Amino acid sequence: MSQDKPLLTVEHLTMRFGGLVANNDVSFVARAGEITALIGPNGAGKTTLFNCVTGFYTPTVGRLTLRHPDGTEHLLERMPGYRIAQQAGVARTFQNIRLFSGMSVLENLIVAQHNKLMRASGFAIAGLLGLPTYRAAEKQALDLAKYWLDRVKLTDFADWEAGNLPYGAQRRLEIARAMCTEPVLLCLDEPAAGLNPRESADLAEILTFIRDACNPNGRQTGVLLIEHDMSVVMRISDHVVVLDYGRKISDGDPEHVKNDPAVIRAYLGEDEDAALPTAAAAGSKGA
Ligand SMILES: Nc1ncnc2c1ncn2[C@@H]1O[C@H](COP(=O)(O)OP(=O)(O)OP(=O)(O)O)[C@@H](O)[C@H]1O
Repeated sequence: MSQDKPLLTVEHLTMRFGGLVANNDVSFVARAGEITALIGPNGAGKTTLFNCVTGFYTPTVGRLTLRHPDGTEHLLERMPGYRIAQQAGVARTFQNIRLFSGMSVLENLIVAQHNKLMRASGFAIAGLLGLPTYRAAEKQALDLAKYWLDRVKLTDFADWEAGNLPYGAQRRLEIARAMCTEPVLLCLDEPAAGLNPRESADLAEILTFIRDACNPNGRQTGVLLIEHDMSVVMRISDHVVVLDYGRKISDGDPEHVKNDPAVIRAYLGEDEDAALPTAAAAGSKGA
């Protein structure tokens, strides 16, 4: 169930790289308890926008406000990336998988909770002394890791080296790892890339679970999703924002966006009779 005030408000975001305008005056909102998809042909500016939200880039112009359920507001464009992750509660995954491939699956989920454990250990002292506060935090971290292992169907692989998992399982582990940071906003950059239809269906199920049921701590998570696979986008998104050449060209529910002539033109050129999903899945004009 979404709340009245948006979780993320993007206002007049512009990101320039020299003369190239990757995002051009983009505004939209994303809500908690909803999946907001960001789509558009290759080079439309989707990843650049993610990089602004997660602090990898500082926008040239614009405001990015993340509002927590308790009303606290974080102005992301003014925060460094590590504070966006730790304090604002934004987690992300990348187009190319970035797991700790030499660690076990379970260890990947424990390491994701490093900050929480360090705080509980009084930055090592309580941990070294084995104090109850630290032991309790350690158990909580393990419980959370097991919870998400179960949700992404990787419990039987807990001891495997992450790098040895099949590709689809690595994608699911990345999402579990991000969820172990208990984010309010989860940003996923092409999570269905390279997945077969069965794995895409599993992914869709995980993402709708994250949207609907949220964390064991009771906090709802909003999902911001970049995805070229239109079968996934149209099936699970509550809200779709379309970019083309850095500008927002459409914004609404999947049905609205699918039938928007501006979107059809952006993906297909002038042939508005062709169906969006097939061509959009290729991710680019003329692809
Ligand atoms: N660091 C950078 N320096 C210069 N140009 C960049 C930089 N990052 C992105 N761009 C350019 O900005 C534009 C938007 O790129 P971006 O990666 O955001 O698009 P995208 O919609 O995510 O594309 P794709 O679907 O292919 O991942 C492109 O023209 C790209 O070349």
